[in-house]
Amino acid sequence: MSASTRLTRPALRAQLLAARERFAASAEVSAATEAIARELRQVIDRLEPECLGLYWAMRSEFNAASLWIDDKGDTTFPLALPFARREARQMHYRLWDGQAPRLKDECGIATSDGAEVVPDVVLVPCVGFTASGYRLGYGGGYFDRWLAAHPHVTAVGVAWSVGLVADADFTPEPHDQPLACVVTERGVA
Ligand SMILES: Nc1nc2c(c(=O)[nH]1)N(C=O)[C@@H](CNc1ccc(C(=O)N[C@@H](CCC(=O)O)C(=O)O)cc1)CN2
Ligand SMILES: Nc1ncnc2c1ncn2[C@@H]1O[C@H](COP(=O)(O)OP(=O)(O)OP(=O)(O)O)[C@@H](O)[C@H]1O
Repeated sequence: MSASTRLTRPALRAQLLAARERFAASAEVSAATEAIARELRQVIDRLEPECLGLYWAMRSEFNAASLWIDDKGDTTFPLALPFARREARQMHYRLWDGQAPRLKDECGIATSDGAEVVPDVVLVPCVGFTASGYRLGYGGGYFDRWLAAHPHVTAVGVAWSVGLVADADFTPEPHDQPLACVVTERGVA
């Protein structure tokens, strides 16, 4: 796509969300779920987090927290889930014991009632991503704000490969926080 036909962020977001819904409803998603889980485990093993920030899926995201739910004690580091506040458009992480969440945050996403923590590695769900690690989310700016306030945290994007956007089709803005890498069912980009 040439610069003159580049989509606005809302239009690109809508297009990517539609493609993701189609992918999640396709026969491919089951093998892709196994593959992304395998890739993510490898990346996390290599990063050796002291505390890992996950997320509970909304819409057709891969559910990163499902990898650790009812973890049978192999995980040596604490886990945490985001708690998003709607009005302030801010989020923080809360320790999570790996049990099925009973609480929802102000955005209606399953979360934890544990103590507030700052993970050193976080998994960041993407609606879209570029090869250079820029991310498009739902447009709330929650992760950008949290990452700007915690610049030493390693941010690992998580997306289905249908979320890949050519660098030429995405103009990063000053507030966009680049990810260390993006994990998809096709590997690590
Ligand atoms: N799983 C997950 N958790 C996350 C994010 C994310 O992208 N994925 N966020 C990344 O920023 C923050 C929350 N961002 C949100 C952005 C938009 C809406 C939203 O549009 N909500 C709709 C209802 C959604 C639905 O139920 O399908 C609404 O309020 O009308 C919700 C949360 C923090 N937690
Ligand atoms: N560090 C920040 N401080 C203040 N506002 C910010 C910051 N980062 C992002 N924003 C604001 O948040 C809004 C949404 O940004 P953007 O479109 O990049 O969201 P997104 O990354 O898609 O959303 P999300 O992280 O919630 O999935 C923008 O209007 C932007 O100005």
